Amino acid sequence: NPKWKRNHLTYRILNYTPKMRRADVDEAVRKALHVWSNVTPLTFQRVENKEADIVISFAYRDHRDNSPFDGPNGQLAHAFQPGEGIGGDVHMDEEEEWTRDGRGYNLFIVLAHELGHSLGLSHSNDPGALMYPTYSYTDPNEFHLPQDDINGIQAIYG
Ligand SMILES: CC(C)C[C@H](C(=O)NO)C(=O)N[C@@H](CC(N)=O)C(=O)NCc1cccc(N)c1
Ligand SMILES: [Zn+2]
Repeated sequence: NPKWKRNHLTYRILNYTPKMRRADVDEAVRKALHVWSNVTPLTFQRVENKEADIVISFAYRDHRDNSPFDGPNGQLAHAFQPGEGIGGDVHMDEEEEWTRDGRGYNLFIVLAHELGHSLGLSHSNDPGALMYPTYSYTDPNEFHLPQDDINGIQAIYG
């Protein structure tokens, strides 16, 4: 698995979904990054209007990366493994019902999963893992990173 060669990484929120308040999107991103910085030596700094290692955006159908989105449900988002350019970037399907609660798809949970990919994790076959291929809701206030995911990320970043 490729990994970031630096522990201090930057991130940028390129655009916002109209389905949520900006502050709630910012908070979901911050919380999702904390899930991973809590168990690794990684730190994340937000930058605006300039290059960043991890660029988070909401995209619609064909968005020029050869992986067009498919409308509501199905593919919810995708992320690129660590690397230059598009490496580490996270694309969220704008046609999903993004929420801060249990309705539709919880933005925090999906972001946390995608950021696992951005840091170098693949899918897990542990049904309780955050990196399991399919979504399941957990109240963000009660979310704790499952051991399988901790083992996975610490195998890469120690
Ligand atoms: C082949 C991949 C591009 C599928 C894509 C994915 O895994 N993105 O990371 C995806 O959106 N998978 C859906 C499942 C599906 N219908 O294909 C998903 O729920 N992934 C996000 C997710 C979110 C939170 C937790 C978990 N376990 C999974
Ligand atoms: Zn995934």
